[in-house]
Amino acid sequence: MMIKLRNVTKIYEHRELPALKDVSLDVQDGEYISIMGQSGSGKSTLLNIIGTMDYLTSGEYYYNDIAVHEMKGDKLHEFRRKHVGFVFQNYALMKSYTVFENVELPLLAGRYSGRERKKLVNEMLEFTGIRDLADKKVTRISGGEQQRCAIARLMVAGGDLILADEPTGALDHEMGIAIMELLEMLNKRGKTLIVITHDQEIGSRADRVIRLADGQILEEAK
Ligand SMILES: Nc1ncnc2c1ncn2[C@@H]1O[C@H](COP(=O)(O)OP(=O)(O)OP(=O)(O)O)[C@@H](O)[C@H]1O
Repeated sequence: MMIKLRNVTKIYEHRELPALKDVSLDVQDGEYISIMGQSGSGKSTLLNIIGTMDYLTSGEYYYNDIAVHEMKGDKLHEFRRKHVGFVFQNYALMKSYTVFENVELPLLAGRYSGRERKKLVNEMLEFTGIRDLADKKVTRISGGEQQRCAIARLMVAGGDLILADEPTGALDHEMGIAIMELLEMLNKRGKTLIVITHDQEIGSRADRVIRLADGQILEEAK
């Protein structure tokens, strides 16, 4: 089992009601899951805890049997760097950088030569279909292209888990489907994919749909 959450509760400071209440969830290696539910139901909180962007208040979180809920500081940072790739609605790219420079970023910390970096980045730009935009500033390309750039960047970083929070939220329907197809290709290649969406059609593309209501898993479909 890749992800194992047991009785996870999250209570934000100065909040009375928990954002997540006693949530238990198993995710297998290579699964494709969508998380749906009304605004405020706890979707982002759940994703952020899985991605270790946030701490749980109580409960347990195991990742390949490693107790993530016991990790802190550098270890947590290392865990996130090694395993997790995030995709956000607003792309979260470096605005003053080119497409190439954005995708190259995760490699700068490693021991790659300039030539190796160039090869890897170009491969990913090819895969995501934006090779010809390599030298453009990301502010000069469309939303769909920016999301492709963000996906190329997470591929370069090389984690085994992709967490996407409304990745199509700022895109028109057609562009959104194209982005989902790209993420699904990565899932087919073995990466575990968890996607938050408000869009029923997009949500139902996943192998499993998890519905949240008031911080609890209401039902699982498929
Ligand atoms: N940093 C925070 N501090 C305090 N309360 C928070 C924080 N983040 C989220 N919350 C609260 O926790 C609850 C769950 O929020 P969360 O963002 O996880 O919901 P969501 O389902 O992702 O909503 P949306 O669809 O609007 O993004 C909400 O009541 C929200 O106001």
